[in-house]
Amino acid sequence: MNNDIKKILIDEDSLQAKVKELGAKIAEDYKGKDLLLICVLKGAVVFVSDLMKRIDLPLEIDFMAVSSYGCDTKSSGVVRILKDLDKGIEGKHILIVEDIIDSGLTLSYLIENLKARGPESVEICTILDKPDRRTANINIKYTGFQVPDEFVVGYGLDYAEKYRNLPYVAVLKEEVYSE
Ligand SMILES: O=P(O)(O)OC[C@H]1O[C@H](OP(=O)(O)OP(=O)(O)O)[C@H](O)[C@@H]1O
Ligand SMILES: Nc1nc2[nH]cnc2c(=O)[nH]1
Repeated sequence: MNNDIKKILIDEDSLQAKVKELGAKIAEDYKGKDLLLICVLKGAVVFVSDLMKRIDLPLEIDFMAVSSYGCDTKSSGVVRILKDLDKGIEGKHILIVEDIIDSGLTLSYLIENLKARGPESVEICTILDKPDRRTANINIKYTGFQVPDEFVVGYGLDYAEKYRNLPYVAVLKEEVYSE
């Protein structure tokens, strides 16, 4: 185990089993539909690359990168698009893939933005859900695990851009934050 880790919340086997289960459910629900996975960079990269292999359907994938205006985002929900989709999404069934939903502000902005582009449907799939801190009302179609109100890293999630490559979801030791 990485030396900076205090405890593992979700181990690798549990993550992989859940991804397999979610992939099978998505394949069932979207059979015969034109499915486009939209991965929100950077955190969702690890999840989406595992998930897409478990969805036994023809599908496409695209990426968006978003960021806040200054330090206000967490309260205002104002989001800036740093990288937009490569193509239009008219008529497509969109599944937004996220690593974690916390306040829900990032997603509530993204959903409205994407709906305005004329897709057939827009739904959400997240591997982690932190419901205690939700301020925006979000309807999540597929959830992997609920996590407590603690800062988590691993399986794509970072602290200061590190720990994204850990194969499990974990909490860091307190001293790591003061280094
Ligand atoms: O529900 P919210 O409170 O809006 O928070 C969730 C967002 O925060 C994280 O992204 P982050 O801004 O850390 O970027 P990253 O994915 O590049 O690490 C996560 O990937 C979500 O996109
Ligand atoms: N790395 C990380 N990013 C987040 N963004 C929102 N909540 C979290 C969290 O618990 N960990």
